[in-house]
Amino acid sequence: MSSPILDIHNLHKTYSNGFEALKGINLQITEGSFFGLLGPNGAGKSTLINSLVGLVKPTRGQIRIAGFDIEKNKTLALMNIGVVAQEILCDPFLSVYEMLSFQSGYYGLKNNDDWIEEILENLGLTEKIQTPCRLLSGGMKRRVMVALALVHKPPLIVLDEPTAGVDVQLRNQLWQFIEKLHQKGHTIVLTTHYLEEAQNLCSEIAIINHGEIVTAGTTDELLNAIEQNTVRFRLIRGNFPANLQSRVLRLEAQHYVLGFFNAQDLTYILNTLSANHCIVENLQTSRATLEDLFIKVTQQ
Ligand SMILES: Nc1ncnc2c1ncn2[C@@H]1O[C@H](COP(=O)(O)OP(=O)(O)OP(=O)(O)O)[C@@H](O)[C@H]1O
Repeated sequence: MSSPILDIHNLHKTYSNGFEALKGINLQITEGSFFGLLGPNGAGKSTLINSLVGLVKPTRGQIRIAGFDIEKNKTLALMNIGVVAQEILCDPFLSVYEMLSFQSGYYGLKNNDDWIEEILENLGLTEKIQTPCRLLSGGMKRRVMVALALVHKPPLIVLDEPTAGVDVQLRNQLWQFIEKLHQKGHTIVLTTHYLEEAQNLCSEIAIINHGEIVTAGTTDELLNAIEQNTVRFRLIRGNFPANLQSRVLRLEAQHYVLGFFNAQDLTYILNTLSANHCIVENLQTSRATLEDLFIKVTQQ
């Protein structure tokens, strides 16, 4: 198993007003993964992400990026991470190219134009290269924020709600580019309130609530562990087996709805029905979604 590219140990943050936003976060993210950090509003996601790049100073705990401690080896740690924050921060008078060029200089990178051009092309910004930031639309500014975070080709890319309030075209374009970077070996961490998007993209998930990680694991493991998969059918012949009674979640328009964990469990249910000479019709299954899990662990 590869070493964690992000290793967070016992991270706490108490803001100056006494509010405890992070209560001892432990999180390891494996190199090459596509990781979703989810949680309701105010859970502590941005506090955690902003701690990774020094925008928030943790009260205690350790963060290592690609093996570099952000306190002891800040420059090397920051060379390995690019964060797309929620806020749009750009100099109104600088052109898109100037912003990216200055940002390259900040990382000590010369002759970075080929990569800058590639980023701009993939984000649909090529035509805006000489446009000053103040003349860009909100969606365009957000693309620039993504470009700025990628200018030093960081192995770890963190996106804090990158698709909040953006149109479908940008959303698709952004995910295509991020998928391409992921295939090239970059590790992706994202927060999003679009749970369907997270379920489709992320192979691993952590859910944070009230400053604590309440569940974490691979997306498949987590979804398989909740008995929220359902099988629905109508019994047209035979008596419903007594040993399946405890599985019945509800009766719905003369249909039984039973919960099951995984394919093996579903096979058991179907075999039991068959062994009891039951004949069913309108058989439908539906899989648990990340939304079911989210509601279950956050009660939201
Ligand atoms: N500077 C601050 N001073 C005091 N409290 C703060 C400060 N910044 C954030 N908080 C509080 O910390 C908590 C966590 O905020 P944070 O922005 O990390 O949550 P989040 O999970 O990113 O939420 P969202 O999904 O709404 O972006 C919230 O209750 C917020 O009000």
